[in-house]
Amino acid sequence: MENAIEIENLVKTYKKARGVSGISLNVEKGDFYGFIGPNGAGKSTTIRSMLGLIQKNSGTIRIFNKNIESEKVEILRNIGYMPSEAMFYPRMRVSEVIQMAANAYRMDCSEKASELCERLKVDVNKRIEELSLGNRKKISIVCAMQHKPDLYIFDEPTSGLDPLMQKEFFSLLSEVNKSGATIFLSSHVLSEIQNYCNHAAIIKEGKLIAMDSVSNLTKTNTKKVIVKGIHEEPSIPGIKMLHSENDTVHFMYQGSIKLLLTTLSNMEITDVIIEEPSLDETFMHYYEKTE
Ligand SMILES: Nc1ncnc2c1ncn2[C@@H]1O[C@H](COP(=O)(O)OP(=O)(O)OP(=O)(O)O)[C@@H](O)[C@H]1O
Repeated sequence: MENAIEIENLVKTYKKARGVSGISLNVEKGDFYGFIGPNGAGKSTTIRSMLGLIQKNSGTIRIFNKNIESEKVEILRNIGYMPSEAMFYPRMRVSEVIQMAANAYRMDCSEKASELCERLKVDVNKRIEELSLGNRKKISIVCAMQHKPDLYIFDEPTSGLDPLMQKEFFSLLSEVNKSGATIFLSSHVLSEIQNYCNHAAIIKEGKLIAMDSVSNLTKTNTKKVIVKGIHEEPSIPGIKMLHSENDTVHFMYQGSIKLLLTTLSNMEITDVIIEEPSLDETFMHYYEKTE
């Protein structure tokens, strides 16, 4: 399978701050790829480097087998990018902003733009300054999608969108993905990654800490255990205490279930619940693992 994105050993430092240090990842054509990480991890830095919007220190970035430095214009023509902040000239009307974005591609995008505005309920006659954050985000979506590119790069697209619009947005993405487009999406919303992405990379403090299919990433062999009737966790390896209240102890457990049950059966317990961790708890495991 050919790759849409190839990043090799990307390093970007800002004057005083670490940006990213040694990111390498490939995204196959047609994939729906998630990019997750805590605040300041380096998601936007990676994305801006991919688009040539900031100057990297070292490393190579190829999009559809073209080099971002030498073939930037051709690459950008085939990308729909939605930045994390939706900023436009405040006095312009929505229709003018959308037309200006289409002009940059030297394309007549009017048909697709109208369809997107209808589905996202965008009022094209309003001025930017009259719009809420969510409504400005919707204009960013239209600008990123109206020229029907082969690669869509979205940096935290859903913050500020109401649940109905989030659903419509992901329907739009699923449709273009089904017809062959590649999607690269950074997000803090783990359920979005689980529901829509095939693969994902997790970034922390400028470095990738995991990269796999989403189904593998969410399979951690860790159980969440709640035990009643005791005040302290059983003393066996693989336990990470969460909290205890009154006579109930909550902990995460990674190890032999038989050993856990044998140990608990020798304690004065009154009840036990063993469940799959939530999505947040599963990903927290990655964020904490490297500490
Ligand atoms: N223009 C800049 N000047 C100086 N430091 C910067 C700049 N942009 C980003 N950084 C630093 O680079 C690191 C990575 O930031 P980046 O914005 O890429 O993270 P992020 O994962 O997108 O975060 P968030 O989820 O909060 O948007 C942070 O330590 C940040 O402070």
